Amino acid sequence: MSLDVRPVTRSEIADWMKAVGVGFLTPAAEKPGEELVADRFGDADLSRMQGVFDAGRCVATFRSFAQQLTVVGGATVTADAVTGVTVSPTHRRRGLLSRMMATDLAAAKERGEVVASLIAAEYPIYGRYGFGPASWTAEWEISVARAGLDPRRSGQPADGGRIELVDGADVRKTGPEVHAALAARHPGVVGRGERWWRTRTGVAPRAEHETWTEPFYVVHRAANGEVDGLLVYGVDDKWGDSKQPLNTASVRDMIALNPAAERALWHYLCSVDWITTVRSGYRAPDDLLPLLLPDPRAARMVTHADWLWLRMLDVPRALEARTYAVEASLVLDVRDPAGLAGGRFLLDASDSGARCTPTTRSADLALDAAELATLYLGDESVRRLVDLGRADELRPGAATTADAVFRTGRRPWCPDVF
Ligand SMILES: CC(=O)SCCNC(=O)CCNC(=O)[C@H](O)C(C)(C)COP(=O)(O)OP(=O)(O)OC[C@H]1O[C@@H](n2cnc3c(N)ncnc32)[C@H](O)[C@@H]1OP(=O)(O)O
Repeated sequence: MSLDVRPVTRSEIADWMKAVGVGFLTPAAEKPGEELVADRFGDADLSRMQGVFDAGRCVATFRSFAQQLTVVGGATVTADAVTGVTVSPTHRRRGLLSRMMATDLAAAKERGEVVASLIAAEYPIYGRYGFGPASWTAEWEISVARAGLDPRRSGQPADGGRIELVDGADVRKTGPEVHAALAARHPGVVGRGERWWRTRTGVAPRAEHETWTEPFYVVHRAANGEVDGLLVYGVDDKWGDSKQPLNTASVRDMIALNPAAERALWHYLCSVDWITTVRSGYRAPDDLLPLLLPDPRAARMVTHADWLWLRMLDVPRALEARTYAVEASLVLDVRDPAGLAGGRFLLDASDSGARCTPTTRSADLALDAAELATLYLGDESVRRLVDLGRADELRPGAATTADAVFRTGRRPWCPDVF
C-alpha cells in the first residue's frame, strides 16, 4: 500500500502525538487525552502539521510554527520553526523526512518567511537541507566548595539588589516580561508563548512520560525594585555515608538582564546550605559563569554542542534585519542547490542596519546558504570557514572584512529547546 504524506486533521492529532513518542523513544500505552491535545495543538495551524500514514497508522511526523527570533541589533524576524520531526523505525531511510522538509520549506518560502529554525537531534541530519548551526550551547558543573564565593553571602547582594523566593504563579506573571527584555537584547533568543510558562511551572497538562517535580523559583530585584533576573532550579536529595549533604542543584531556567543580576543569582545558588554541586543548565558558550567565579576551575564544562540551526530563505531580508559592527560593503555569492535562497547579493552594512540587494558585481566571498546561516548571528568566523574549505575568499582580504562585519562581541544564545 502506498504511503499517504499529508497535513493531519484535528481528529488525527492524538495518533500523530503517539507517533512522535515512537520516534523520540517515549512510547505511550494510550493515546494522549483530549485535554492534552487541545492544550498543545488547539491553536496549531494544521496545514503545517504533516503526517505520513501507512494503512491508517501514523508513521512519520513533522510540524512547523511561526517563531519570533531575535537577530543581532535586537530586531526580530519570523522564523519557520521546525519541530516534532520523526519517522518510525519501520519506515526510515526511504526519503520521508526529505519529502516533508521539502514541502515545509517551499510553503515557508511562499509565505515570505526569512529563515527556518530548529534544534537538531543529531548533527548530520539537517545540513543536507541547507541548515547550518548558528548558535552553540555549554553546560558547566560547579564544585561549590572550590568556587571561592563567600558562602556567608547567600542572599542579599551588596549593591542594593535583592534575591526573593517566589512561586510558580509569580513566575507566570513576571517571567514573560523578563524574557521579553532578554529577547530585545540577545541574538538567538526565541519567543515563548504563555503555554511555555504554564508548562515550565507545572500547571499545563502533561503527557504520560513527562514527569514533574516542583522546582525553586527565585527572582533578583535591582535596587529600584524592578525584577531583572529569574532563576528556576531543582535539587536532588543525596547524602554521603557520614551524613554529609551532597545535593546537586540543576538550573532549569536562568535569565539575567545585566551582569549584576547574573552574579547575584550564581552567588545565591552557590551559597545555599547542603548544595555542593551546581549544574548550570544550557548557557551561552561565552557565559560569564566560569570567569565570574574566584576560581574558574571549579566549573567543569560538561556539554559543548551546536544548538540553534538556521536555514536562509530570503537572504536580503535576513541580512537587512540585523545590524553590523562596522561599515563595509561585501558581495556574497550564495549557493543553494534547493533553489530557495541562492543568488549574488551586495551587502552595504553599518551599525544601524544594512541594505542588501541582488547584484551582478564580482563576488568577494562564495559560500553555501548553510554557511551563511552559520555566520548570520555572528557566532562563526569567516576565516575559519575559508580554512575549512567551506567558503571561498574570491578577493584577498574579504574574509577579514567579513569577520569584522558579521561577528559580535558576545555570542548568540538560544536558551530554549522547541
Ligand atoms: C527538529 C527535530 O525535531 S530534531 C528530531 C529528529 N528526529 C529524530 O532524531 C528521531 C529519530 N530519527 C528519526 O525519526 C529519523 O531517522 C529521521 C527523522 C532523523 C530521518 O528520517 P528518514 O525518513 O529516515 O530520513 P530520509 O530517509 O529522508 O533521509 C534523508 C537523508 O538523510 C540521511 N539521514 C537521515 N537521518 C540521519 C541521521 N540520523 N544521521 C545521519 N544521516 C541521516 C539519510 O541517510 C539520507 O541520506 P541520503 O539522501 O544520502 O540517502
